[in-house]
Amino acid sequence: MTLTRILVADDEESMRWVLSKALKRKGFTVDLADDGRQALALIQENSYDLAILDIKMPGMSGLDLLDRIREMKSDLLVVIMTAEASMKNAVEAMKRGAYDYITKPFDLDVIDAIVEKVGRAREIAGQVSLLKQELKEHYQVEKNIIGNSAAMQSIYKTIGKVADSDITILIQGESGTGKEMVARAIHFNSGRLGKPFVAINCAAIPRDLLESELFGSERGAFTGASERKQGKFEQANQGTIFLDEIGDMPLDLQAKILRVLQEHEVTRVGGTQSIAVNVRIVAATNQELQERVRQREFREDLYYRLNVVPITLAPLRERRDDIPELVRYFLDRTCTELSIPPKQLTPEAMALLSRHSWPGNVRELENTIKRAVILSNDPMLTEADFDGLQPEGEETAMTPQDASLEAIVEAKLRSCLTGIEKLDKSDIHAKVLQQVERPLIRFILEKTRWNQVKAADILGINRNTLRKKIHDLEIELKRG
Ligand SMILES: Nc1ncnc2c1ncn2[C@@H]1O[C@H](COP(=O)(O)OP(=O)(O)OP(=O)(O)O)[C@@H](O)[C@H]1O
Repeated sequence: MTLTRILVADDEESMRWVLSKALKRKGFTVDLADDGRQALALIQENSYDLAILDIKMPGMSGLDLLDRIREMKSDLLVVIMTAEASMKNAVEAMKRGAYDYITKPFDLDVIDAIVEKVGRAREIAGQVSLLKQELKEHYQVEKNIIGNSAAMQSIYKTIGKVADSDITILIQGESGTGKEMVARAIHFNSGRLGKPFVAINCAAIPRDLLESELFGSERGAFTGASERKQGKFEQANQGTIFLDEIGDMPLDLQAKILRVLQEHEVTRVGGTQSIAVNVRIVAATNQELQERVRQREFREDLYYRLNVVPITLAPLRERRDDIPELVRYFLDRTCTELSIPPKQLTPEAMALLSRHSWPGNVRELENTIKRAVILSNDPMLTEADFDGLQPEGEETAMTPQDASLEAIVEAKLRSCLTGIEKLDKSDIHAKVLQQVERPLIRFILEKTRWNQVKAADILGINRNTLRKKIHDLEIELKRG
C-alpha cells in the first residue's frame, strides 16, 4: 500500500503550484483543485492515497470537505493546511478525523516529512489489514471447528449471530467439548479482531492470586507484589476476555466481575482508582451453573448477566455423526504437523472410534489419534492401534482410561501453569497437588451423592484417608 496519488486543494494558485511541483518531483501523481466543491468531485471520481486540503476555501471549507470525506471514503487520509498558527483550527481538524495538520507558511521539508509519515502509516495499515484477513481465515468457523451434526450447525448459527456484537456469552459443556475454541471463534469473527484475546482459567489459580491476576495489583498490595501489575482485564482492553471455568470463581470475586459488567471499570488490588476497561466477556463452565446458583455457590445476578446468550456444546457421545470427520481432520493435521505421509483408518477402526463414548470429548479423541499416529509405522491404522479403547458399554464416564486421563490432565496443567516459574516457588508441588486433589475428591463425592464409602472405593483410597482429606482440604460436605 504505497503512496502514489495525492490531491491538493487550495484556492491560492501559488500554493497549488509549489506543492504540485514538490510532490511531482518525488514521483507522485498530483491532482489539483481550487475549491472545496471541485475537490469533492475529484475525490468521488478517483481514488487518492492522501488529500492535502486548505482549511479556508470559498464555497466549501476544508473542514466541511473533511466531514464529507469521512462519510464517503473513510480510509482516505487527510492533511489540513491552516493559515494561522491557531491551535483551535488544528484541534478541530484533528477532532473531525484529519490525519495531521500543517501551518502556513511551511518549508517543503515539512511536506516531505508528512508525505513520508503518511506513506508509512498506509503501509502499516496495509499490513494490519492483511494480518486481520489472515487471522480471520485462520479462525474461520467453517474451517476450524469441525462437525456437521445438527447440534454443531446450531452452534455455528449462534456464533454468526452474536459474534459481531458485544453481548456477553456463556458457553457450557463438558471438558474437552471445544468451549475455548468457540470463544476464540467468537472473538476472531467480531469487530474486536486484531485486539487481544485473553484467556484465564479461574479454577487453576489459587484464590489469592486470582484476584490480582484478573484485576492487577499496585506495588506493595501484598507480600511479594514488588511492582505494579496489569490484570487480565486491562490486558484484554478493546478485546475479549475468556473466563474459563467461571463456576469455580469464589463468591467475592464474582461480585467484582459483576461490577466490570455493569460499570466497565476495574480497581487493582491495593489500588483506589478505577480504571475504565472496554472488554467483551465470554465465560465458560463445565458445571451445572444453575445448580450452583441453587446451592448459593454462584451469584444469581451474575448468572443472569453472563447468560445473555447461552451456548451449550453437546458431549461428543451425543453427536457421534461428527466423529468420522473429526478423526480425518486430526489424522491429517497430525501427519502434516509431523511432516509424515498421510495415514488412513480401516473401516473397523473407524467403527470402533465411532462407538466409543469419549468421556474426555474432542480433546480425548484428538489425543487418541495423535498417539496412534505417533506409535504406528503403518500408513493404515487398524483396531489394534486403538486397543486401549474399551468398546461402548464396558466403561463409565467416571473411569476414562488412564492414558487419556493423563493426557487431559497434562494438557490442562500445561495451559494453567504457564508463567509458573515467576511465582513464589517454595511449595509449588504441594500447592498444585492440592489444587488437583480437592476438585477431584469433590467431583467424585458429588457423583456418588456424597456417599463416602462409594467415593473412597472409586478413588481407591481408604475411607479414613478420605475423611482426613475432606478435613484437611476443607471440603464442605453436602447431603446426597
Ligand atoms: N469441533 C471441533 N473441531 C476441531 N477441534 C476441536 C473441536 N472441539 C474441540 N476441539 C479441539 O479439542 C481440544 C479441546 O478443546 P477446548 O480447549 O476448546 O475445550 P474446552 O471445552 O474449552 O475444554 P475445558 O473445559 O477442559 O477447558 C482443543 O485442542 C480443540 O482444538
